Amino acid sequence: MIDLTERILRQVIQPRPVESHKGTFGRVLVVAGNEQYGGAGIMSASAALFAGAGLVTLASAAVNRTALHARHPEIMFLDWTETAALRKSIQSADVIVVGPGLGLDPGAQALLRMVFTAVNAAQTLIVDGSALTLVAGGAIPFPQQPQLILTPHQEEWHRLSGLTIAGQTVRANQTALAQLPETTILVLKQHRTQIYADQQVYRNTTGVAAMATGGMGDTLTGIIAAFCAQFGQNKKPLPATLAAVYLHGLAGQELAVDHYVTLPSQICAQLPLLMARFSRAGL
Ligand SMILES: NC(=O)C1=CN([C@@H]2O[C@H](COP(=O)(O)OP(=O)(O)OC[C@H]3O[C@@H](n4cnc5c(N)ncnc54)[C@H](O)[C@@H]3O)[C@@H](O)[C@H]2O)[C@@H](O)CC1
Ligand SMILES: Nc1ncnc2c1ncn2[C@@H]1O[C@H](COP(=O)(O)OP(=O)(O)O)[C@@H](O)[C@H]1O
Ligand SMILES: [Mg+2]
Repeated sequence: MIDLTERILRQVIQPRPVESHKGTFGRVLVVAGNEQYGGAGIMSASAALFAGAGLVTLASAAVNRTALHARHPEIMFLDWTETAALRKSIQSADVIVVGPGLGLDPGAQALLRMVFTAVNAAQTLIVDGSALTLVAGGAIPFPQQPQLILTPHQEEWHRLSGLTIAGQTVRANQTALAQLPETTILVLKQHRTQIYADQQVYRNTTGVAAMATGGMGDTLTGIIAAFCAQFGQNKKPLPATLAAVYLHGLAGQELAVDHYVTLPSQICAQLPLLMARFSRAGL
């Protein structure tokens, strides 16, 4: 087990090239947030925006449009029932997040099937929340995607792998992961989140109980997405994922010095400050 340190942030977060534009920093599409869980989609997309993705689109239930734009007009919105437009948006994305607040109803199942069918091999696909629970149900398999990142918490991993939380040992997790597409990255969220990839296991060393608030994992998906979009070039999503997990926890623990609880939106606001700090660290 390799403990993550600040070094991963210095390695991954680069000063922005002067000759650049929004296209340089990647397109993220978040497919998330039904009528009940609209906040999940908004939190995931906001996190992608604050973590530096060049262009962010949220595909969500139509009812979430005004809430998103009242909060972040920078984020584009797509009604996810507009299938042709959604398919086009999937095709033009570099990174796709699917699952936060998707729900489990037949509409969510159809949407997930559609996303899994429409993604192409060059894209990074991050699967979280309800999408993981739907896959665990058995009817919708993961696509054979070279860059597939799963972000279950322990109960979602229980559903997916069949391993009880007490049974989620490193060896058992590796055996279960071997049943999934070969290059899958598993971000197994908990107090000290573990990341499984390339036969290796990493342990996050940041994050505190002040972060135990609904939406905190939805927020992590957006940070991972933005980091893969900006810093995951050459089809290498692992360092970007490790840095995103570390930064998410670091933002929470720094806020927790004088906040009893840290809200996902407060974490988002910290991200540009922390990224500036670590992009300069190597200069
Ligand atoms: N504001 C929103 O719109 C929110 C929407 N959410 C969405 O709601 C859907 C259901 O997700 P939930 O996770 O709430 O429900 P789940 O039923 O999938 O899992 C929650 C259960 O897992 C248990 N658990 C065990 N170990 C855990 C661990 N290490 N971390 C977290 N939980 C652990 C919890 O006690 C809880 O009973 C997802 O699609 C999710 O993205 C949640 O993110 C909450 C906030
Ligand atoms: N006690 C804790 N210590 C460290 N990190 C925590 C703690 N509680 C929650 N987190 C982090 O918050 C996130 C919670 O994810 P998740 O349960 O999927 O939230 P949600 O689905 O509500 O958005 C994970 O990244 C987890 O590591
Ligand atoms: Mg979650």
